[in-house]
Amino acid sequence: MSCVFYSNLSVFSEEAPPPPVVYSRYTDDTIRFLAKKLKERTEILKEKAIDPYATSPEVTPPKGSSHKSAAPALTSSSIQWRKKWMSSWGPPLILSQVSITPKLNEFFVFAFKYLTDISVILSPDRRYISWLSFVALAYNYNVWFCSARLAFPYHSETANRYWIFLDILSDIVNIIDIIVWQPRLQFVKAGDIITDIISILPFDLLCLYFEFSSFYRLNRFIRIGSFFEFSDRLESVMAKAYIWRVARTTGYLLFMLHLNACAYYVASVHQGLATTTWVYDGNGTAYLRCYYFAVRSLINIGGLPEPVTTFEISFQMANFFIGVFVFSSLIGQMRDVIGAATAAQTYFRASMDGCVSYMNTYTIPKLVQNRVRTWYNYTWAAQGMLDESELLDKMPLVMRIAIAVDINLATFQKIALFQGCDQQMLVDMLLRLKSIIYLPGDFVVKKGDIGKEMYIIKSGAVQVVGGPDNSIVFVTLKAGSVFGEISLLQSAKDGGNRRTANVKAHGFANLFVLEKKDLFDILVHYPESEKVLARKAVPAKGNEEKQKGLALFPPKPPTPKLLRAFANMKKLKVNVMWGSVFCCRPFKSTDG
Ligand SMILES: Nc1nc2c(ncn2[C@@H]2O[C@@H]3COP(=O)(O)O[C@H]3[C@H]2O)c(=O)[nH]1
Repeated sequence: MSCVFYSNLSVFSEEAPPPPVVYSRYTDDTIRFLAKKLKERTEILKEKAIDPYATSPEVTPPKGSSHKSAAPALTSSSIQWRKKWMSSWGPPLILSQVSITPKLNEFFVFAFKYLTDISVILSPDRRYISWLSFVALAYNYNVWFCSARLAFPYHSETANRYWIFLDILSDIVNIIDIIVWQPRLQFVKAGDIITDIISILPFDLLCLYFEFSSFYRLNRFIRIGSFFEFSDRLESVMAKAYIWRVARTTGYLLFMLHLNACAYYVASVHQGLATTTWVYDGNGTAYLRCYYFAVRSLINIGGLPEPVTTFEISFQMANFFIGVFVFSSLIGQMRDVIGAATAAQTYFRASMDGCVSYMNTYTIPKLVQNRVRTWYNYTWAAQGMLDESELLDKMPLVMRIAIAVDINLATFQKIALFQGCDQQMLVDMLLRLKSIIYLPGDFVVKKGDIGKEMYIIKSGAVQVVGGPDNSIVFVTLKAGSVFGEISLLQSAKDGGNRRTANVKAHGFANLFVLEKKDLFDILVHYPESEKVLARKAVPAKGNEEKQKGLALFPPKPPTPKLLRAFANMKKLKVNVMWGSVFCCRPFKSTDG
């Protein structure tokens, strides 16, 4: 069939356009579509001829001198290639076999592309999870109802019609899943689909020769993997995954009870209904009564009728053992799930309690104690954890980058000094930042201290203060501003590495801290960005020697006259009020 395609379509290249008279619009459109795809494919082949590995990752490049061909690697490019192949050849090959209207054609092309899109199952895609919910439903239908139908007398002339309908429905879901989704899943997991195929073999057809029974459907239970697949994927997309975990564990508990109810009914029938006080007496709704027995028996509630025969005693003993082991482990699992959901809060409480008891042991003044408590409470309320870095540390670098970029890159890009710098340098910086919270009035840096880190304000504000009792506010810096860089970049020789002013938190201030060592480590790798930063810095004339360490920072705009007058009045030798915190130069102030 495909040969016919090649030979027929070769005439419709760009050099030989189709005749101007169109006899059938649909045929014309279809042929044009195929010609376009052929052209695209030729392009791919051409590319492949030039660079076989770049264009067709299905062929793994040889490692070293070895020329062995390896198994297809699942790289993003291989997925791309596969998708391309599918979209180029899949629909035409299928559509060539059948005659359909253009609308249907479009639908099939869309459906084919959608159904063969591997990316749907690679990512935590909600469409796939929605589909899996049907598969999980079908699976649950089979395990719950097949077992119930096997134990209880639920088959009758009238009921069987409904059972057959539901059975077929669940089978259709499974078949679609196995034909459409599983191959892609197996491709990704490099597995096989034998077990899945066994699970849908229609042993039910034996009912045509034997009695109608759900026994022939027991192979459907094999599809338990699809239920777990659904469960895992759902868990991965839920914001509060523990809700699903609790529901799932509860489901396991209920299912164990269900199985026990079925077993109890079978045991009762085996003994003879109402023959002893222990067996089910045949009154009321059989399932409900047996389930009630199972609950009391497995959860060891007690008050059960005493088993009489050896069979009953053995059965009841097995029930108690199962109850002890299975239920204790399931209940333990439930406790773990709830414990995990509140682990962060427990950790926070334990940490705060430990700190408070430590402060009490050393009779720390109440004022300090209160500040520590406030810090704990605010940090918990602001970020839901005490140390963000603890969480991120466990992640692979690529994930940390993704998170850091998402949260902070936009803020960084707005900082005047970094504009025009290598984006990668900013990302490197983001990765080394540590988040810290200061309480209102806390001193972030003290004048005269050695500067070992610089700060970027994430949220809140800080004030550069001086004068008697630090009562003069020189400038208030808000989110996105940077401070503490002067002493960081000055040389230690002439004491330039000392803080030039006091900076205190104005309200709660959430800051990023970048250590001196980290900053210089980063700049070593980005000479171009260093140059960009250096270009921004125009050292004040005749002050070059002094400026050595601060080559990165541009000069400060002149202090407004009014302020200068104010400073002189106060006999303060300060350079105040920068236009922006980075538009500054170092100075030795004597304020305060
Ligand atoms: N000395 C001084 N520092 C300021 C001023 N405005 C902001 N700052 C910041 O306050 C910081 C105090 O510590 P650093 O000397 O390391 O760096 C200083 C600057 O980043 C100002 O007007 N004068």
